[in-house]
Amino acid sequence: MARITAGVATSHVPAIGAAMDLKKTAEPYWQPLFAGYDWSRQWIAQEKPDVVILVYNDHASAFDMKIIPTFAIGCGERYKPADEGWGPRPVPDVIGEPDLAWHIAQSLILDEFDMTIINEMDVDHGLTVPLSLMFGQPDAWPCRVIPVAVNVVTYPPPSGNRCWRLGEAIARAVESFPEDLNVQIWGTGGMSHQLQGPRAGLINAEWDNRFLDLMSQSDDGEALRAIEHIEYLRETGSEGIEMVMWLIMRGALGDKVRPLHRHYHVPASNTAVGHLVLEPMD
Ligand SMILES: O=C(O)c1ccc(O)c(O)c1
Repeated sequence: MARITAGVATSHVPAIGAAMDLKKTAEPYWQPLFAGYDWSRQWIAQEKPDVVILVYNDHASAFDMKIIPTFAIGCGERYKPADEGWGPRPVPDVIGEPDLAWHIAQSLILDEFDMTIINEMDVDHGLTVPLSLMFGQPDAWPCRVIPVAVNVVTYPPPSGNRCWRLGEAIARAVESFPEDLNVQIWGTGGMSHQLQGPRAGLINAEWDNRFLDLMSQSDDGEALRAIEHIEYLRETGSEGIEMVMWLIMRGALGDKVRPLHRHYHVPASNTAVGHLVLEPMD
């Protein structure tokens, strides 16, 4: 039986990928940010997940104003790094897991989550930067990846409660897959940041840390699920809404979690970086 063994949350700032690709990680600006991932890299080298369900948002690379899926799942064999304007990142292709992905798609749709099924797409920094943070710079990514793309770019994004419930449904889908697979689920994006307008550069460390506290708590997530879009926008900036994607990961872990690692660092480009590693306890 496949099982979800851990959840990871991490920001996915594009400049982090550039810092790694351009070998700047030891520079004083970047060193403290990357130091917070040392523990996680050692941990994941021991955990060796077979598959990561990677919840992220596309930034007008695979989708644009012509097509805006609220929730999409990648069922393809392979995904190439997207060209976001400076050429594709020099990272390995991402290898998919079609059998499990199609099983999850079927289970979710029958469970009344209307997923868009993607067989071909390129993946941008939203997906590749978390892989780089967790695995460094290998010749090939050491696990297969099922991309789950969420619209948090164009209003209206899904509610936090809907995201939590999608996470629960993903957990049910994984548990009903007969193959013995070690599956992790990652929620990416955030934390507080705003990239444009008069409030560009906004960071709210107090709010972010309360969110990290709530994410690490064992309960039914009521406080997290009740956070409305307007609160994310007001307190964490226009791009802080990406944090609803963390709730998909947290919902998939069940009520009881053991926090294994936590990191918070400001700034990375315009963004407050948050990172959690959680283990389900049920
Ligand atoms: O801080 C930044 O520069 C930045 C830019 C683009 C993003 O998608 C993001 O999450 C952060």
